Amino acid sequence: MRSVVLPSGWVYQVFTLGGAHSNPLQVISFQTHSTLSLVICVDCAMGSGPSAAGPTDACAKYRKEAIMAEQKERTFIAIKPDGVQRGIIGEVIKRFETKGFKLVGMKMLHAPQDLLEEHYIDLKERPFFPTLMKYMTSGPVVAMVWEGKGAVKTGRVMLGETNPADSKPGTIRGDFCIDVSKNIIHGSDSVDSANTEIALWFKEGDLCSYSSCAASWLY
Ligand SMILES: Nc1ncnc2c1ncn2[C@@H]1O[C@H](COP(=O)(O)OP(=O)(O)OP(=O)(O)O)[C@@H](O)[C@H]1O
Ligand SMILES: Nc1ncnc2c1ncn2[C@@H]1O[C@H](COP(=O)(O)OP(=O)(O)O)[C@@H](O)[C@H]1O
Repeated sequence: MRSVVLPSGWVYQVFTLGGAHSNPLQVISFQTHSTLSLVICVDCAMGSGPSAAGPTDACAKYRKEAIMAEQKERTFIAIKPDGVQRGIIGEVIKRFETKGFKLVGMKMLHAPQDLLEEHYIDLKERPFFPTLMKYMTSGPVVAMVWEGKGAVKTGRVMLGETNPADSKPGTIRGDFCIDVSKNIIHGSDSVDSANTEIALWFKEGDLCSYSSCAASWLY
């Protein structure tokens, strides 16, 4: 049996996949924080059984499913009231679309106070919280869900820093706003918060699953 030493902060888990797989497949997943980094089939990793002839069919199938799941990562993006009033909706959509992300949900709404309080629950004790609530209820917002590989992390890079003054030109906040209290757009900061925010703002039936003909040109 081969052994590996994991760098600090990494964990591994061994589990068996059944269900859709014709053969139950034991895999080891290596992770750092919540990021799935590598999944390998036990047969292939341990050099036993079918691995002598290369990856098992089940392993190859699992890898394909893992790659497809990676391409389905979703992030929650909201154009705030100032972004709507300043006519930046189209520019934001254009940037996410031309990057290659897929729009799977969108709606315009006057966000209710209780929804915003839940959304910004982590900031409840911050001194600017009342200003933030006043700002976010000052007009309609456009709530969107974008899908694609690395959508959360890349989405944050595309947005820039919380404070537009720290945001580089080329980012949305770097190009279109000046002040932290009017920073035009929100984007989820982790996969976990994206999932929470999407569930808060959208019902499952509001989101569209579809294949994009561009997928094979992107991945
Ligand atoms: N000092 C401040 N004064 C006024 N508004 C602020 C201030 N700091 C933050 N905000 C507002 O609160 C929001 C949430 O702040 P946070 O620190 O969570 O930034 P963020 O994660 O970049 O923002 P968001 O969650 O809206 O994407 C900011 O986007 C901004 O609109
Ligand atoms: N110091 C601040 N003063 C005013 N508003 C702030 C400040 N910090 C954050 N905010 C507002 O709160 C929002 C949420 O903050 P946060 O979640 O920390 O950042 P981000 O929006 O980049 O995810 C920010 O986008 C911004 O609108």
